[in-house]
Amino acid sequence: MFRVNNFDKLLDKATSNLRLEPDWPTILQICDLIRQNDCSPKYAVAAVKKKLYSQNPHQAMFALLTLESIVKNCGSGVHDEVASKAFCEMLKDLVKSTQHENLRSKILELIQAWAFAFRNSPKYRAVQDTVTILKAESFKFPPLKESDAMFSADTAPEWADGEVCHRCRVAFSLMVRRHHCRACGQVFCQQCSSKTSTLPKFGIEKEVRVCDACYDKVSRPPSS
Ligand SMILES: O=P(O)(O)O[C@@H]1[C@H](O)[C@H](OP(=O)(O)O)[C@@H](O)[C@H](O)[C@H]1O
Ligand SMILES: [Zn+2]
Ligand SMILES: [Zn+2]
Repeated sequence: MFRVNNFDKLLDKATSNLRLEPDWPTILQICDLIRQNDCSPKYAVAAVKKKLYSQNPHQAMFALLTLESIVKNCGSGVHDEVASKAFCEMLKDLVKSTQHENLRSKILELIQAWAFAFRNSPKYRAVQDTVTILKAESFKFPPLKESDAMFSADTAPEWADGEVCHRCRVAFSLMVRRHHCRACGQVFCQQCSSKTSTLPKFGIEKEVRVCDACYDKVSRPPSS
């Protein structure tokens, strides 16, 4: 649980109401924790959501900026959370209930950017539906900056399910434990995923478990 507390500490720091300016280094550290699977997207989004309700408008705004960054940098695990019906409903209610015009316009900006970014993903249509509803209720959206809807594509793949090792096909059991390769997301036995590597392309700076095939790929000298 230490790692999760580490996340909580960073989030408290990034949303401290003692600050007047955003703490971008801490916000980026929060993104790294999620990208490295040190904190689950579900836990992270739920924790940021709580800060959106702070009575202190600075704290709520810093939470929105943190939310914006993790959506941009942490990939589909976070998108699944923020594009859920419940989360969109929560944002719609906040747009209607907040007393602070800057919070309202920041939320409208985010929902609009996400709707554009997810425009080809039917499973995220709750975001577009929310834009449609708020427009029908005469909320004014800021001009869309397409750059706001550019999300980093280079995040580690989601972990696959599987009852057998993706490489040697051995069946998992109490004795044959299941593991995941952080580079390809596939499921492996210990023998086929006994090596570790950093994965800088995914923003993973620490050694994480990778399968033999991915190990060969990432440790091959760049010349070949
Ligand atoms: O050991 P378990 O209780 O079975 O849990 C497994 C470990 O958490 C593995 O982590 P690892 O890949 O870092 O080993 C993970 O990849 C598996 O999906 C989990 O089932
Ligand atoms: Zn295997
Ligand atoms: Zn792999």
